[in-house]
Order: sequence, then C-alpha cells, then structure tokens
Amino acid sequence: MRASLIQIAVNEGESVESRRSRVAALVREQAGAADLVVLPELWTTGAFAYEEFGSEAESLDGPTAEAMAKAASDAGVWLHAGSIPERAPSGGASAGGASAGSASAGGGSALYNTSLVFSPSGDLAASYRKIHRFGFDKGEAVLMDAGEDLVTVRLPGTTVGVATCYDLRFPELFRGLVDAGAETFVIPAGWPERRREHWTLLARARAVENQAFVLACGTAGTHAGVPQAGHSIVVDPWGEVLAEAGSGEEVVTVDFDPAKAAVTREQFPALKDRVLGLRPPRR
Ligand SMILES: O=C(O)CCC(=O)C(=O)O
Repeated sequence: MRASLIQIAVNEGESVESRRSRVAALVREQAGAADLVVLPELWTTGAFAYEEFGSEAESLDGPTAEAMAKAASDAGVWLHAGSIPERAPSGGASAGGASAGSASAGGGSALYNTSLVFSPSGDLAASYRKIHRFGFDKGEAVLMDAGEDLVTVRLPGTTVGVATCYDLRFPELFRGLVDAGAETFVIPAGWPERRREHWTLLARARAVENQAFVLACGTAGTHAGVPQAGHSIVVDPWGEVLAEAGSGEEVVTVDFDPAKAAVTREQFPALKDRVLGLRPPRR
C-alpha cells in the first residue's frame, strides 16, 4: 500500500474556501500516486482557532465533505479527509453516541470534531467523533461535544482504527481499536510545535505497544498564535520510522506492507500476554 500524508499549512489570511479548493487540488494530484491519502485535523479552521469552530461548523454532507468526496473519487483514492467541526442535531445519529458536552447544553445542536473517511468512489465509509477533547478548561474541551464510539474501517489489506490528535495520549483507546481488529492507525492532528517531542514519541509508542502501523498527519504553519509541529510521521509495527516530514507544508509518501502487523504479532506475540482486569492495590 502506498500512502500520502498531506501536511497542510494552516495560516491566518487564507480563507476556508480558498484552503478547501487548494486541499482538494492537492488530493487530486495523488491520482495514481497513492492508494490512501491522509489529511490533518480541523484543517479548514485550524485546531486552535476556537472562535471559528461554531461559525465554520458543517454537517456530514456540507461543503468540505462534498469537496473531499469528489476529490477522493476524482483521484480514485481512499481518503482520510482529516476532521471538520461537525454541527449535528442534538442526539442525532451520525458517528454514534449521545452528546455530553457543553456545546449542546440548552441548544438544539451539538458540535463535534469529526473525522471523515471516503472510499475511492467518493462514498463516506466512516466518520469518527473525537473522544478526548483538548484544552482542559477552554477551547475544544468546552466548545465541543465528546464522541463516544470507537471506529474502524476496512481498507484493502488492513483494518484501520481512527483516532484524532489528543487521543494519541490515551493508550486504552488504541487497545480498544486493536480489540476491534485494527492493524493500522490513522491519526489526523493539529499538534503544536511546543510539544513536538511528545508527538513523535507517542506515535512510536502506540505503534510498538500495539504492533500496528501509525500514520499520523499534522499541520504546518501558525494560526491563532500557535506554531504547528508538522513532522507528520509513519511508523511501522516494530517502531521504525518509515517517513517523517519537516515543519513546512509537505506531502510525505510511503510504501508499506499492511501484512507486517500480523507478522510482527505472530513473531513477537506480546499482545497475547495482556492481563486484563488487574486488581487495584490492597489497602
Ligand atoms: O496533546 C497535545 O499536546 C496536543 C493536542 C491537541 O493539540 C489537540 O488535540 O488538538
């Protein structure tokens, strides 16, 4: 399988419309060059442009989904289109899960950070609402609702488990995806430069401990005063870094054999030694 991670620069001064058509063109350029194309988290607004989440929120058939579905089918690729701020009717069915956050409190709609995966014919194959919202007492954590459902999607030769940015810090989510059959993780992000060391370390850790491929695509540029880390990274199930971007806008293309996850799990069967239901310390 050949994957291209498109590390988009999200800077102030470029409108959402202009970035959307620029990104669609970049996806189309991957026709014949990749089987799977991956975009970052919240690339329409920027992951830290909190004040735009509400005003730029869309439904799953909104302008970004429509443009990405068309780009995927024009290019004939599987497209993980990163995530969008999704406006959904409160309690409405989409990626599943009741809304629990403050964004929907007292209102008729909920706001999620939702990833979209399109098939090469442009059909929406999966959507995932980010479970761990970032920001503690501000930003996404207070403006958006939390997803509740793990999501996997079957691609030719591999089951992909999806996660988003801050989710990378929560190993139990990835174990849940492994239990659901995932051998490859695709992780769009808008990770800040300030914690770049964590990004590469955690991407490798999730790959090693789960004996899975990690394809993690971040953003470049600076928006809302937050310089982005870039350094999109592809790691194999042994923890080897197959490719890593620099800090600017860049397309990283890598060949990998998804079967290597099963081979690694067979040759070094550590996942079989998991002990579940550990007892808490006795007092
Ligand atoms: O965990 C981090 O350091 C960054 C997380 C983040 O920026 C996000 O989830 O949007």
